[in-house]
Amino acid sequence: MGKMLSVMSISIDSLAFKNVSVAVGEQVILKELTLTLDAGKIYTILGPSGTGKSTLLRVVAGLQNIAAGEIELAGQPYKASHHLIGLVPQNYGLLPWQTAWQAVTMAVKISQKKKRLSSDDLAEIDRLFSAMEISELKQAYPNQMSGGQQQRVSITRAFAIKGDFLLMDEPFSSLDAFTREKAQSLFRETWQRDPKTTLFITHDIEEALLLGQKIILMTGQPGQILTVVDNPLGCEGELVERREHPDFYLAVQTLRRELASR
Ligand SMILES: Nc1ncnc2c1ncn2[C@@H]1O[C@H](COP(=O)(O)OP(=O)(O)OP(=O)(O)O)[C@@H](O)[C@H]1O
Repeated sequence: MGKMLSVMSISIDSLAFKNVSVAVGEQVILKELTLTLDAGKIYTILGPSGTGKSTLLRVVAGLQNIAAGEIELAGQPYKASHHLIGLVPQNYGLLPWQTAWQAVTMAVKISQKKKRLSSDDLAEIDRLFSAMEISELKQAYPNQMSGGQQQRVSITRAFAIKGDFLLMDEPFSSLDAFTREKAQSLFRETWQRDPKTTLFITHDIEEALLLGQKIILMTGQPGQILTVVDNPLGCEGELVERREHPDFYLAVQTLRRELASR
């Protein structure tokens, strides 16, 4: 089905993986992956541990070379270094010597090639800190923060740089249920303001259905795309409405069965 979708997809800005394989030393991690990511859509990725989900994100981020195949953006060879990319890695990717505020403002300065940020830039960063409820942590260093707090700083940074791609590796995994729901809403609002092609890895089937317009199921070692599912809930509506959608639990069960059968 992954292949079929890629043929049907006609978006000119789509990012197309054609028979892409990734290896580390002798070990093949992703095998002949064919997948088309349409511009501006949110793709959630589900799959068992070790199927290469993080590796796929690292490839798009330009942190991992491919061993075979091609990646094209709008029909041209894709070069990650030509793009601004918002990345929330599993380990949060914060530097021990930067405060939360420095981490985010520095990333925005680099991404905008500016020495000084405008008052509008600073106000927008401030808004994100406030929305993620980390305003009181502006001067805190990573070793002074909990895992969930570091994760929120990492998410804030990824949102703040307004990159061409947003790559999120289990971004809400360390958050308590309440904070997680807020972060999910903020993610959706941020995307609605400025829809970016997003790859979002989660182990939570409900989260995949709440947030993704399409859901990529990965399987196997080496990893392959099992299928790309159009979200049966569509992509409209507030998160609360989506959770209460009559088909929500049916869709969760269907995906759970699909993953369990592998
Ligand atoms: N740099 C590396 N060196 C050696 N092996 C690696 C490297 N990066 C990834 N792997 C291996 O590749 C496989 C896929 O790893 P990856 O982290 O992409 O999987 P994942 O689906 O994201 O897993 P998880 O859900 O546990 O985060 C694993 O078997 C891992 O051990």
